[in-house]
Amino acid sequence: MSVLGAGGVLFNREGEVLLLRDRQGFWVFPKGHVDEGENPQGAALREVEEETGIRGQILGELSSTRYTNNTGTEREILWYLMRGSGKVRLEPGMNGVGFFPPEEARRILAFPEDLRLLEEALGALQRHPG
Ligand SMILES: Nc1ncnc2c1ncn2[C@@H]1O[C@H](COP(=O)(O)OP(=O)(O)OP(=O)(O)OP(=O)(O)OP(=O)(O)OP(=O)(O)OC[C@H]2O[C@@H](n3cnc4c(N)ncnc43)[C@H](O)[C@@H]2O)[C@@H](O)[C@H]1O
Ligand SMILES: [Mg+2]
Repeated sequence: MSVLGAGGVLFNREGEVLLLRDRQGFWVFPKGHVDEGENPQGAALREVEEETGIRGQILGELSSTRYTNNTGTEREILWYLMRGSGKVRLEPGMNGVGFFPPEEARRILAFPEDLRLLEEALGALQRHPG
């Protein structure tokens, strides 16, 4: 049994992607647990805003990722392609947040699943001009 989460790969108008540096110092996409009675899209938008201050808009669905986290819990995360803008806000406990050009995101993202997800999201973004 894996613990479900939802999150966003969010781009601004400049084509930069929103990343979060978590408690362990890993650069990841913002995400969190899906609460009981909450739909995954709503959870993804809520978590992105809580963790980064950015209010997103969902453009489409991406592939999910699966991994075992640092405490041994199996996770399945549902991801959404998002657009959004504004000033980022660092959530207490997190180590960084910001918009990054794709080239830099490729260098700093910590996990292979997330690198694959970035490439998928960049491809999908091309189908959403403007
Ligand atoms: N692709 C990958 N492959 C391999 N490993 C990966 C990976 N991605 C990540 N990892 C590894 O997996 C790790 C991430 O695991 P997690 O992906 O399962 O994500 P978590 O943060 O657990 O949850 P969330 O899905 O984001 O949900 P939500 O945002 O709703 O968070 P919530 O639980 O509601 O509340 P909270 O307050 O934020 O609590 C979240 C956790 O933090 C503690 N915690 C809370 N306050 C703390 C504090 N002051 N000081 C210290 N610790 C504190 C708490 O005890 C609790 O365990 C990475 O670091 C990598 O090592
Ligand atoms: Mg989280």
